[in-house]
Parts: sequence; C-alpha cells; structure tokens
Amino acid sequence: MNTFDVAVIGWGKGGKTIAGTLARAGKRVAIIEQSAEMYGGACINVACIPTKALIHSAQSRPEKDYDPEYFARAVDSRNKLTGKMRDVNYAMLADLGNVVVIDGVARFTGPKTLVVEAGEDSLELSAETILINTGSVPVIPDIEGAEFGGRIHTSITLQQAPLPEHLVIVGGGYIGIEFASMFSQFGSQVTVIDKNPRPLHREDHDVSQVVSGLLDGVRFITDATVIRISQTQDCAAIQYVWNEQEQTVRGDAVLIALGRRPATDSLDLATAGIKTTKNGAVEVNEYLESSVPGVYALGDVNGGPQFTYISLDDSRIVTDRILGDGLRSRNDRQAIPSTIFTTPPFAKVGLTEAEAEKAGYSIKVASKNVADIKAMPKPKIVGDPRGMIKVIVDADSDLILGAALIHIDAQEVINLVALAMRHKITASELRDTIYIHPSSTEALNEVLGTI
Ligand SMILES: Cc1cc2nc3c(=O)[nH]c(=O)nc-3n(C[C@H](O)[C@H](O)[C@H](O)COP(=O)(O)OP(=O)(O)OC[C@H]3O[C@@H](n4cnc5c(N)ncnc54)[C@H](O)[C@@H]3O)c2cc1C
Ligand SMILES: NC(=O)c1ccc[n+]([C@@H]2O[C@H](COP(=O)([O-])OP(=O)(O)OC[C@H]3O[C@@H](n4cnc5c(N)ncnc54)[C@H](O)[C@@H]3O)[C@@H](O)[C@H]2O)c1
Repeated sequence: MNTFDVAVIGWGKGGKTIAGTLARAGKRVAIIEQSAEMYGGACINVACIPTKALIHSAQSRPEKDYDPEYFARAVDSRNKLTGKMRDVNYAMLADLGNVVVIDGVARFTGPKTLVVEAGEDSLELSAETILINTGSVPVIPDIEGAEFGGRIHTSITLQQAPLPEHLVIVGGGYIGIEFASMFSQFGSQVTVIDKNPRPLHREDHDVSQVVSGLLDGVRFITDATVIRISQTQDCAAIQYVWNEQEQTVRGDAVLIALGRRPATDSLDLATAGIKTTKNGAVEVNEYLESSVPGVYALGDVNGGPQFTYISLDDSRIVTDRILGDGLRSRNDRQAIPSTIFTTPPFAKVGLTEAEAEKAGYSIKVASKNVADIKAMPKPKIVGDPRGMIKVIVDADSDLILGAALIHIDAQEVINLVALAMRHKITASELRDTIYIHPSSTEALNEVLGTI
C-alpha cells in the first residue's frame, strides 16, 4: 500500500491549487486524474477557457454567413491554446518533488483508502486527508432518445464537431445561451427550446428579454416539453409539446444543456461511509468536510455553485482548515457574481428585482438601456451600445441588493459591484465615485443617479 499525507481525486481548480500549496508546505501529495486530456481540469480543457476562446473567434468575425472552415480554424487554434495550458498545468504539479501524479480512475475502498484503476493496472493507496475534486457531468434527461452520441452532443463534444448548419439547443440556461450566442455568430442557424416561459427564467423579465434580444436570429421555443429526440444519417429531430400540440424541429446537431450533476458515480462513496445529498453531491459542512473526518469535497462535486472561482475559493477554505486557523468557511461568502458570455456579456450579482420584492425589501430600481446612458462612451466607441444596466437598491439602507449588467466589459464591472455589496458600500457612494473615462464603469455615475 502506498501511503501519502494527502490524496486529491480529480485535477480540478480547487484540487490542483491545494495540491501545490500542500506539497510546498512539505506534505506528500498524490493527485489522481482519470484522463491525460484533463490535466488541469475542466476549466482549461473543455469548459471556461476553450469556450471563451471560441467565443472570441466568433466575435472577431464580422460576416454572418455559415463558414465551417473559419470554425475549423478557430477550433484548431483553440486546441493549441488548451494544449499549451494543459502542459503548463501538468508541470506545475508534476515538477514539485512532493507530488506524485497517478493516472486512472479512483474509487474508495475504505474511509482513507483508494484504488486507482487504469485499464488492467491498479494501485492501492492510503492517505490521512483525501480531497474529492471530481467535478460534474451533464444531466441526461428522462426523454426518449436523449442519449449522447452521433448528432446529440454535450457542451464538450459539440465544440469539436463540424459546424452545424442548424443547431438545436435543449435548455436555455448558462450553456444554452452562451452556445446559442457563439454558434449564431459562427453562422449557424440556432433554435433554443426551454420548458420555462423564457430563457434564463430565474432572471427578471426585462433582463431575460434584453439578453434574448442580443442573440440575433436565434429562435426561442419556450413553455415547451421535449418528448422525443431521434436521429438519422441526415438530421436529428426534436419532438416537443407546445400549446398542447406536438411539434417537431429538425437540425443537424442537438446540444443538451439541462444542468450538470456532481460526478460521484465512479467513487464508491458508500464503501467509505461518505454521505451524499439527494442529487448525488458529497454532503459537506461549511468547512467542506464530508461525513468522514479528513475527507473533503471541493468544486462542483460538493453541490455548490458551479463556477471555477468557487472551486478556487473552496481550496482556500480547505487550505485554511489544513494549514491555517480553520476559521474560513463557505458561510463567509457573499455576493457571488457570475457572467454569461454573450455578446456583449450578461453579468449579475445578488438578488433580482422579483427576488428582492419577495424577500420583503422596500426597493429602488436604477435601470437604463445602455444606448440611453450618455456618460458611457465605451460601448459606442467599440460599436455595440446594446444592453442595459439594472441595480436593485434597498430603499431603507441604500445598500445594493443586486445588479444585472448587460454591456461591453460587464464581466469586469460586476466585480466592482460585488465588492461594494460585500463591503457595504452604498449606492450613493458608488454613484459619487471617480471612475476612469472613457470606461464602462463610469455608467454607474449616471444610472445610480436616477434613483
Ligand atoms: C461549457 C462550460 C463552460 C463553462 N464556463 C465557465 C466560465 O466561463 N466560468 C466559470 O467560472 N465556470 C464555467 N464553467 C463551470 C466550470 O467549468 C466548473 O464549475 C469547474 O470547472 C469545476 O471545477 P472542479 O474543480 O469542480 O473540477 P473539474 O475541473 O471539473 O475537474 C474534475 C476532474 O476530475 C476528474 N475525475 C472525475 N472523476 C474521477 C475519478 N474517479 N478519478 C480520477 N479523476 C476523476 C475529471 O476527469 C476532471 O479532470 C463552465 C462549464 C461548462 C460545462
Ligand atoms: N460563464 C459561466 O460561468 C458558465 C458557462 C457555462 C456553464 N456554467 C456552469 O454550468 C452549469 C450548467 O449549465 P447548464 O446551462 O447546463 O444548466 P442551467 O441550470 O444553467 O440551465 C438549464 C436550463 O434548462 C432548462 N430545462 C430544464 N429541464 C428542461 C427540459 N426538460 N426541457 C427543456 N428545458 C429544460 C431550464 O429551464 C434552464 O433554462 C451552470 O449552472 C453554470 O454554473 C457557467
């Protein structure tokens, strides 16, 4: 039996960060990854970075026509970028004297013991501290014919397939909207089907409407129940019920984007006595420790918000637990921003207007379309004055409760608003702050001046 101080299962953002930190602090660390194509985790290989590289290529293309060769070149240059990042990520751990990289699929054989299997080979190991960082996998819906393969894609396989002429996306959430925006800019015809009355149904009506409006030419079918997906050599057919009538839409590729669930199937958690929640996440306390002391779960696998920066923050909590004073916890988290990388991007933080009202706040809403904001020249300079800025303010305390920003640079400006929320900087203070000109942030002077 090989013995380590720490075993990390999965090379995700949180796991790789903490593996390096603990190794540098003198711990003997094993990092176990099931695929050599995934050294560095989902973010750099198949998720955040490659999709944003493709989005950048799509945005850089002024034409709107269907151009599969341009797409193939964009995929090729994206693959070169991710290949380089994978090599750098591998070396960051493999070059550390205290780290052993183990290739294979890990599963528990006891609370502190694992077996790693790779083909015919297997390796047993034990560690006092085990960090589960296995990420998430796409949800497969209970819809007839909804099996990945052929013309039916996950967000990962679609990125490597030929450019579809007509892409049908089932699910109008983060992935659905980002991919609809990107593929329509690559020249594909795109249809999005969602079961809810509108895409991004958790957002305020006006916000969801402005985001949908950015997606030029994309057809949205909402309030629809998909009942069957089938494929032939020529096309895929998606049958759905809308307004009590059965309808069919055909495309040459289908993307199923109905959420992602924690990747725990391969781990045999029950053998170790590690409890899971009803959606299969590792059940953890606020310090991310599972029901077995010394076994922690970081990133998507613990059922928290599915973002790379949350996995990174999970690593701060667990590092503090192992090397620090152990006080940091996920209860400290406030105002977590997120961005959907449409063109221009949609960034949000905190409560929507509807959520704030439901929570009983007395609110003021500062809202303006970007085109009407006089003191916001940046979008006009770059030629894209679409979008809106909406900020929800607590009328009693003047604190910001939430914001939705849809404009050039929104993914940057949202970090400022989130910081203001965390540090209780009031809306009036944000309104009266000096900002760079010309920038997108300076819009806050004017928009917050409306309330
Ligand atoms: C298309 C797409 C775009 C996204 N874009 C963004 C974005 O722009 N910004 C953002 O913040 N988030 C984005 N996300 C979400 C983000 O990718 C995830 O939240 C993040 O990567 C989760 O990281 P993690 O640390 O949980 O683990 P992951 O990075 O998922 O790593 C888990 C690793 O564990 C390995 N593994 C699994 N089981 C085993 C096992 N039994 N044994 C050994 N190895 C195993 C896997 O191969 C994988 O490498 C996106 C997601 C998708 C799908
Ligand atoms: N830019 C980013 O940060 C980024 C980008 C992509 C993904 N992600 C992460 O990945 C996660 C997963 O994204 P996702 O888009 O798969 O999930 P999601 O939860 O964001 O969206 C799922 C969508 O599917 C719809 N839906 C559910 N069941 C349906 C059905 N049977 N028929 C039709 N529609 C149905 C929902 O109404 C919702 O709009 C996100 O929650 C996010 O955390 C982040």
